[in-house]
Amino acid sequence: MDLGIEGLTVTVDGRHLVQELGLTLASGEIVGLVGPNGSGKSTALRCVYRALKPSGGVVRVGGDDVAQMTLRETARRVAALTQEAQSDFDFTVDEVVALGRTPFKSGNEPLTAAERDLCRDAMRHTDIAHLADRGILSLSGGERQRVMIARALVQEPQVLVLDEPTNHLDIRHQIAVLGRLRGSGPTCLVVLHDLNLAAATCDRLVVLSEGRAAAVGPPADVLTEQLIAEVFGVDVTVVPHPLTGDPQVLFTLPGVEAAQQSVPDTETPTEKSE
Ligand SMILES: Nc1ncnc2c1ncn2[C@@H]1O[C@H](COP(=O)(O)OP(=O)(O)OP(=O)(O)O)[C@@H](O)[C@H]1O
Repeated sequence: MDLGIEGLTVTVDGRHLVQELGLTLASGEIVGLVGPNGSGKSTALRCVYRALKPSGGVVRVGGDDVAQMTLRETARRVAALTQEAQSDFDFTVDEVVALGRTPFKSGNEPLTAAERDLCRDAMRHTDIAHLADRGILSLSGGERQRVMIARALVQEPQVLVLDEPTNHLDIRHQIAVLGRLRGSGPTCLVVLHDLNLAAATCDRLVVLSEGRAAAVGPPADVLTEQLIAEVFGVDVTVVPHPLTGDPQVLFTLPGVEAAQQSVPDTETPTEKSE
């Protein structure tokens, strides 16, 4: 299902947090939102999953304006992994994942056998099956993040919006979660801070700068040394990934000089000792 963002503007106290953002995601496309802290990424995403009403513009899911839909109708199409979705109640992991089915249930209607299978599959894919009976509040940050991802997956969304899904995840789980996004089917709009992960995952990237799209396009077109210097204010080296060709952003810490090329020592240990 396609996702359309037209002229999205969020203004708070006269300050434009997002300004005239326009973007169309084709069905199944994965688009990454990247940009410096405070550039408006989460604010734009919040308008898509309706935690925030924009000051201007329209968000369309499958051609329908979300502002004209009930929240339940939206939740049947759009699932969100948000920064703020943390529970105050110590539900079990099983219960939290099952909450993903809420938009499809009425009252206390129990899960069907197919829905229980769906939950089990999502828990297996996110490597949390062994945590099923644990209270959510007792989990580590990465474990809890994976529970929230499983909950979004069992919603079987046609559009998935994810705000920093790799937050707290170790490299194995980062790769597993983003790899699953690539093979899973829903249209995805995902905020990522790690530009290399964004390049590996996304069909296109949108670079936000002060609420505006500074660049939009395939990662190899967008992630240039010049653009990263302009938008993020850092000097980096961009090289193609040796296997995939995706752009990889390399950096050095301030004050660290490039390594001197070492002069090969032609003497053998035997020669040295003689
Ligand atoms: N309700 C609000 N009232 C005033 N300012 C806000 C509000 N919500 C967000 N902002 C400001 O809007 C700007 C954009 O915030 P947003 O969270 O969208 O940035 P972001 O690009 O997601 O940043 P980060 O990379 O740090 O997560 C920030 O300067 C933030 O302080």
